[in-house]
Amino acid sequence: MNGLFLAVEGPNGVGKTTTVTRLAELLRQRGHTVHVTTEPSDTPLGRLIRSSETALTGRAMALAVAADRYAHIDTEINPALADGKIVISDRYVQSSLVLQRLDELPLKEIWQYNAHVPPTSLSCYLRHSAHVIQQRLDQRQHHSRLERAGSPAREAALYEDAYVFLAARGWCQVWIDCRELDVDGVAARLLQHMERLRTR
Ligand SMILES: Nc1ncnc2c1ncn2[C@@H]1O[C@H](COP(=O)(O)OP(=O)(O)O)[C@@H](O)[C@H]1O
Ligand SMILES: Cc1cn([C@H]2C[C@H](O)[C@@H](COP(=O)(O)OP(=O)(O)O)O2)c(=O)[nH]c1=O
Repeated sequence: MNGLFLAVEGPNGVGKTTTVTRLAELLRQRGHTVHVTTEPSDTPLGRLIRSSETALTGRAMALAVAADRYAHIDTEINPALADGKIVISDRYVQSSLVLQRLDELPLKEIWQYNAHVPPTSLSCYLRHSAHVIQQRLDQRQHHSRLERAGSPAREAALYEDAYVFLAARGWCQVWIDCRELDVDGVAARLLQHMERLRTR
C-alpha cells in the first residue's frame, strides 16, 4: 500500500476526522507508515483561510482554497508519497466541488481552478442520515459560514454530483454508508477497499 493517496470526504459532521484518525491507527498497527493531513492545510495559507472565512467568499475563497491545495500537494502530499508513505487527506478537491457550490460558484468554474490536481488512488465518501448529522452539528459550539449556508442534505446531494463528475474523469471512488457502523466498522470498511486496490 506504500505510496497510496487516499482522501476521505463527506458532509460536515459525517465523521471524516474521526475515521481518518482511526484508519491511521489501524494502518500503523499493521506496520505501514502513514501521513495524515487535512485541507485547508496546516500551513500559514491554510490557517489564513480557516480564520478568514467571512472575509473570503465566493471566487476569492475558491481561488485561495485551490492555491492552498496546490501548495499542499507540492510541499506535503507528493514528498510523503515519494517517501513511500500512505497519505490520508481529510478533505480534498471534492470539498471544493461541494463547498464552493454552497458559495454560489458553478461546478465548471470550480473545476477550472482545480483541474491540475492529481487524482487520489482512492476517494472515500462517507454518508449518513441527514438527521443524525444535523444532531451532531447542533452539538457544536461553532458553525462555519459555509456550514450555515448549507445543510447535511444539501451537502450530501452536492457530494453525489461531485462523485458523478469525477467518475466521468476516471477517478477511483467509493461510498461508505456509515449508518450501521461504529468508528471501527467504518475504518475497517475503508481498509478493505484499500486492500482491494492493492490486489487489483
Ligand atoms: N462511525 C461513527 N459512529 C458514531 N459516531 C461517530 C462516527 N464517526 C464519527 N462520529 C462522531 O460524529 C461527530 C462528528 O465527527 P467528525 O469526525 O468531527 O466529523 P467531520 O470531520 O466529518 O466533521 C463526532 O462527535 C464523532 O465522535
Ligand atoms: C477543503 C475546503 C475548505 N473550505 C473551507 C470551509 C471552511 O470555511 C474552512 C475550514 O474547513 P473545515 O473542514 O470546515 O474546517 P474544520 O476542520 O475546522 O472543521 O475552509 C472550502 O471552502 N473549500 C474546501 O475545499
